[in-house]
Amino acid sequence: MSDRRLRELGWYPELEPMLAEGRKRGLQAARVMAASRTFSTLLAGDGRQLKSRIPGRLHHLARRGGLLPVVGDWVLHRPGRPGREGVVDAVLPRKSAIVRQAPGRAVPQVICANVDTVLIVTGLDQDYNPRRIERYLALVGGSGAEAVVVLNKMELCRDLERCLNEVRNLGCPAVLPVSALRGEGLDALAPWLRKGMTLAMLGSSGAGKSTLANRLLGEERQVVGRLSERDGKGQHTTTQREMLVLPGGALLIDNPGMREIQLLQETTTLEEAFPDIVELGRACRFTDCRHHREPDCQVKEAVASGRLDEVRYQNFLKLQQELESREKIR
Ligand SMILES: Nc1nc2c(ncn2[C@@H]2O[C@H](COP(=O)(O)OP(=O)(O)OP(=O)(O)O)[C@@H](O)[C@H]2O)c(=O)[nH]1
Ligand SMILES: [Zn+2]
Repeated sequence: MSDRRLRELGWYPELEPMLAEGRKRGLQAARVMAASRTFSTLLAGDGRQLKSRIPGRLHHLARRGGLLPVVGDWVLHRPGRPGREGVVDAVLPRKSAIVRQAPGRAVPQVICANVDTVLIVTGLDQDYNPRRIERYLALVGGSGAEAVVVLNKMELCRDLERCLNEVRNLGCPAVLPVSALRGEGLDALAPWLRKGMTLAMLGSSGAGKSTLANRLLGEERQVVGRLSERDGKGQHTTTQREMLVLPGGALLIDNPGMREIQLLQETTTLEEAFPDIVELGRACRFTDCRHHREPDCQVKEAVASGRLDEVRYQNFLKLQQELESREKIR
């Protein structure tokens, strides 16, 4: 029988038989708060944080399809003697996994596990982009987690009804308008913030994820992305906690891997972001004109004559450059 405290950390009954077997061998269950290749920071049922080593055996098994711990995983571990680190014995089956399918890599990389809900955070300012929301929904759709679209900065939106309908029509029933800044609309998140439920956030830079996280944490001016915890003695602990326990008992995962997913989900084509410039470019002398230093470029011509905004043109060049450097990484 698992105790209530494990359930409050997101434990689910399907794991019960494995824990029963493990206990016979002196193993305990704990949840992964932060993970590297060699160590995991674990949260135990009694609320203690423990450091646990990943043994070579797990790396060996991983090469044949076994699991290595990621944030949000449940593991069985053998606790160390007082003051000593323990050892992770097994990673328990996942009920959901957020994966990053890196271009050019055959095997998708798991970013975090056992997430119940992914909050897709979008600002209702220039960040608002239904096509990007659609891509996020597709990503979450295959993960086993539920998607909730949070339309942030609602006070900036002139036609909220239209945006709500537009997003609902993408096939997502849960669409919540909020203002993280003003603290409005956040009560509607309550069903997904119950004790023991695990959340993660996706959304482009500036959408308001940190502002929302701080609201949910109920603490002011805390930079969630790089939160460094202090232990009881007022010392900085060495590992970064990537899973935070919210005041109501829900767990919020915030880790660098999610940022990488975001980048991959951002605008991926120039056509999508700058259709006007692509259109102008059809009249350039060279069909492969990059609208930068080429002669007889209609895009530069349009900037010179004031038909195309200079700032917009500069942004185009920036994105073009970024996409090209991304190509090189692949
Ligand atoms: N008007 C308005 N501004 C908001 C709201 N929520 C956040 N902002 C502002 O939007 C800006 C970006 O907010 P962040 O919370 O840092 O956004 P983020 O998604 O965490 O961005 P990254 O850390 O770059 O990923 C800040 O200036 C916030 O004050 C809102 O509800 N309304
Ligand atoms: Zn051109």
